[in-house]
Amino acid sequence: MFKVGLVGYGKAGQAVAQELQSDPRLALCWVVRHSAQPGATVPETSIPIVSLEAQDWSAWMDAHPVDALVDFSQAHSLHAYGEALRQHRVMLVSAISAYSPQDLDYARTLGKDTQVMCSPNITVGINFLIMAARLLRKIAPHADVEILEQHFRDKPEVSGTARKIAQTLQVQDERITSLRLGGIVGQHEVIFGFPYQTVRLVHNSIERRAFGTGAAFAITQLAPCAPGFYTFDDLMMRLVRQELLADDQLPADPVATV
Ligand SMILES: NC(=O)C1=CN([C@@H]2O[C@H](COP(=O)(O)OP(=O)(O)OC[C@H]3O[C@@H](n4cnc5c(N)ncnc54)[C@H](OP(=O)(O)O)[C@@H]3O)[C@@H](O)[C@H]2O)C=CC1
Ligand SMILES: O=C(O)C1=N[C@H](C(=O)O)C[C@H](O)C1
Repeated sequence: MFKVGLVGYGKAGQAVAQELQSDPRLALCWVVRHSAQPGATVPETSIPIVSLEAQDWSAWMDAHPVDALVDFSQAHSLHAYGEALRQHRVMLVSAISAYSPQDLDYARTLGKDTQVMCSPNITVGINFLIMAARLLRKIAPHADVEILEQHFRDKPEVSGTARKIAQTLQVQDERITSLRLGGIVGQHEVIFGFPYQTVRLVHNSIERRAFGTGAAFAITQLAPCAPGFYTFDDLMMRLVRQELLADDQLPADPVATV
């Protein structure tokens, strides 16, 4: 069983905490947020919710050891806990969707000492969509491509997932359209336009608990990896390769073996 610490207890963090608690492979041990009341716990549990200054992280991890840290807070938190994570060789699963290039460079240095995974979208579904879109782009490089992302009214920035899709498909960020409406959790659509047909790949995060199942997937996939910096695609590709290898071992003509 993996012991997990969670950073961030906002819209996403609260749903992720529920999912981590209900996964039998994981034990959620504590939560860190920006402002915590003394003695606060996750509802109906004794899991503490605390607030830590950068200098407190190492002592906290000594006293409350975990195998993995899951981050759903803000980009700057990485710099508060980074060195403690490195010293304690704790795996990092970070879902922060708006890291700067400098933040990502720092996350890569942490990968020298432990397993680090950063992904602007932590759901298995969207990462499957990105793999499929990449394949179609390769097969049909001249198709028009548009990316549509829809999120809740208050999401401030353009979706990191949409920017990653644009980068992966080598299209300009101008091809991204963002809609901000009510309480939409997160929907991404990649549209390929051909002369006589249209292909639409759509992923919809219906509940924020999807981010929790994605975080649990990432922890279990990251655990057997060597120290290094990984993306969610890297973890997915490991699985896809295993699946393809398994297919290769099937008889070429199953009928002949019956
Ligand atoms: N990769 C993915 O699939 C997803 C990524 N995200 C990303 O996760 C992040 C959080 O999203 P969301 O939950 O909507 O945001 P919220 O604003 O609702 O929550 C942010 C949380 O971070 C906490 N926080 C802020 N600063 C610190 C700090 N220095 N140390 C510890 N905790 C801190 C806040 O604490 P307090 O409550 O005390 O203010 C709050 O609990 C965003 O970057 C978002 O884009 C979200 C969903 C999916
Ligand atoms: O802020 C969010 O909530 C989300 N952010 C993501 C992003 O910016 O790509 C991913 C997800 O859809 C939710």
